[in-house]
Amino acid sequence: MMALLMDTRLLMRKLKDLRSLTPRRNRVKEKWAATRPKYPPTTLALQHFDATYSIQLGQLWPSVRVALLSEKKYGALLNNFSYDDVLADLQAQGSRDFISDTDTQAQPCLEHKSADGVEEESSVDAVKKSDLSGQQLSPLQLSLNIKCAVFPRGDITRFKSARPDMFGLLSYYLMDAASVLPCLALDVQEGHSVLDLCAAPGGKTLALLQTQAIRFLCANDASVSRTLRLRRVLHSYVPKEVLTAEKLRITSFDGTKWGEIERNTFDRVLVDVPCTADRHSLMEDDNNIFSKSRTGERRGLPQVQLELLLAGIEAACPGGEIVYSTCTLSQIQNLRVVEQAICLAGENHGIRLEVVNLQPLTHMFKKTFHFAPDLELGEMVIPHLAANFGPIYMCKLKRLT
Ligand SMILES: C[S@@+](CC[C@H](N)C(=O)[O-])C[C@H]1O[C@@H](n2cnc3c(N)ncnc32)[C@H](O)[C@@H]1O
Repeated sequence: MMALLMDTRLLMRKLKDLRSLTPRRNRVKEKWAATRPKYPPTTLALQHFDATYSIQLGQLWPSVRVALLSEKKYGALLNNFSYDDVLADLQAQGSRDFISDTDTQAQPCLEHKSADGVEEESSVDAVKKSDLSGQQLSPLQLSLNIKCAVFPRGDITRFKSARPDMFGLLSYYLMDAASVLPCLALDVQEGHSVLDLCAAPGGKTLALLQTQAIRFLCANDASVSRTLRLRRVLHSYVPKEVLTAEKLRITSFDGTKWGEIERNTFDRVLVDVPCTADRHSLMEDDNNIFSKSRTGERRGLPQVQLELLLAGIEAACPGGEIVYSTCTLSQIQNLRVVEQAICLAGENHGIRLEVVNLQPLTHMFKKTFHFAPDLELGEMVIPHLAANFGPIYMCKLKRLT
């Protein structure tokens, strides 16, 4: 019995010695496990969305929730600057360009919700009361230079990574296909000057450049590191001749201050704001806006979004058009921001705006995306298991003064 006790003690001491020799990385792992938050940001995001979207979306929420928690679907934005024409290859794999392959019954133009004759009313009331004027914008001809391949509904095949052509340019860029819609809604015309206020990492900038119609493009992003990513993306897809200082300016300014730098200038302005990025927030704990340390930043988002949209409105020229977009379902970050911006642009800057009806666009692409029904302002792609794109919200405004 005594011998057995001695053996056990010896064994315990040996184990203790062994533990002190354990490689450092294992000890770090133990510490990591002990300090792991009880509620990781992805869990907090899901709790928040369950509480808010179950009310906002009602019966739609359970199916949107399942889609958001499932693997997202990509589109391949074709690079017109690449020597390799890969559309035929992608079609042979079963995908199709959703932009040229639209619903043939759809109207090919956008309509304006006119706010004429109601100057003395608050601009939001005016916009809400207004009827469709039937006034027609030009057809989305130049936007048709933008091509984006997607696999059919229910087909979750993944695209392979793009390969460089003989000049080192990549033939397509993988992105959420619904992200192309705000670029189409912007309806860039030949010779336009365009401001992309929150441009990095550059998917939408690249889509806009595919029109090959822009006279001058200014791509801005407040984050220096993300602006570097934007530069890298552009250099991987666009020839040097297009990236000259006369045609393209890349900046890293705080977009909320843009009105102090440049007003009444651009024909088109894209305001693709930072938001709760719902899909990312549910999937990735890293860099998640729902982490406890970023609560203040998250709560401040609607104010930043409002300031960015107001700056974008000021940067547009009278007659110019602005598209506001997000990748969240949140009404507070979408509809409410646009409503307030319309009010404040009128009250503080004397700028009258009208909301452009994007329904014709949603009709064109209803084969590819699920759109939220009956939104008061703007349009929204909602995730669906059979077409797992989005969420993408977009609202288009036209400056009248
Ligand atoms: C949704 S992302 C833009 C995505 C981009 N448009 C694209 O398609 O690749 C929002 C961007 O806004 C930038 N941002 C945040 N605050 C900003 C500000 N005050 N001014 C300008 N950009 C800002 C972020 O760095 C982020 O890159």
